[in-house]
Amino acid sequence: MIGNTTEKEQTIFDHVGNTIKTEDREVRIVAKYEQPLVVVLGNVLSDEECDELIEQSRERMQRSKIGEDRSVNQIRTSSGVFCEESETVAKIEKRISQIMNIPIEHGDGLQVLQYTPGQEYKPHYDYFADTSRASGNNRISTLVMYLNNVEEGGATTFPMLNLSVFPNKGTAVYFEYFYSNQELNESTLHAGTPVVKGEKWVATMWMRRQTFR
Ligand SMILES: O=C(O)CCC(=O)C(=O)O
Ligand SMILES: [Fe+2]
Repeated sequence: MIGNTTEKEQTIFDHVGNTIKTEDREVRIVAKYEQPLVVVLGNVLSDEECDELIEQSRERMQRSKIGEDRSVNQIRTSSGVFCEESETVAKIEKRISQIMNIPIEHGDGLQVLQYTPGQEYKPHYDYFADTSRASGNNRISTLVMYLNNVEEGGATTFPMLNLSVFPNKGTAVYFEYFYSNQELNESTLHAGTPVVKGEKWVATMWMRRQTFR
């Protein structure tokens, strides 16, 4: 366990056992790292939903911009786009809200990222630094959903936990960083490692402490 505390901190994610019964789908809990909480989930999206998210996003893709100044940055070399509202997106967002146990109004919106060979997302935190304006309503949890099977590379890694999650179509990795122990929040450092062969597509939902939209 990371951190000095022996007592386990409260988590946002409150599901027990091996399944999450959402309104329209039974999501599988495949693996858990307890503190900080990292959960690998199966059966989050259907193949059709994955394909639709990719197709909707492909055309609108542009070189991704990160950070508050929206500048092109070498930390993330993938391309990204926020999904436009649609029946499918609304259905998926409702499911995500039930998995993450946070109202969808706290979400940044569903962002789709595309990585081609050589592209990556270097180690980073999903929350903003205390000094940034965005930290006023900071992020507290993340769900990264894998929209395709990657031929080689592209794992999501947590370097401080020595943990790797491999992309599998329709599965996801969840983690949260709303701990009072800042050391635990910092141990959610993660990366999208370079794609070696094939493409990698993910859809990410970040949740905020308060209503965001
Ligand atoms: O692509 C990945 O595996 C990680 C994506 C990620 O860290 C993010 O979207 O915040
Ligand atoms: Fe991230």
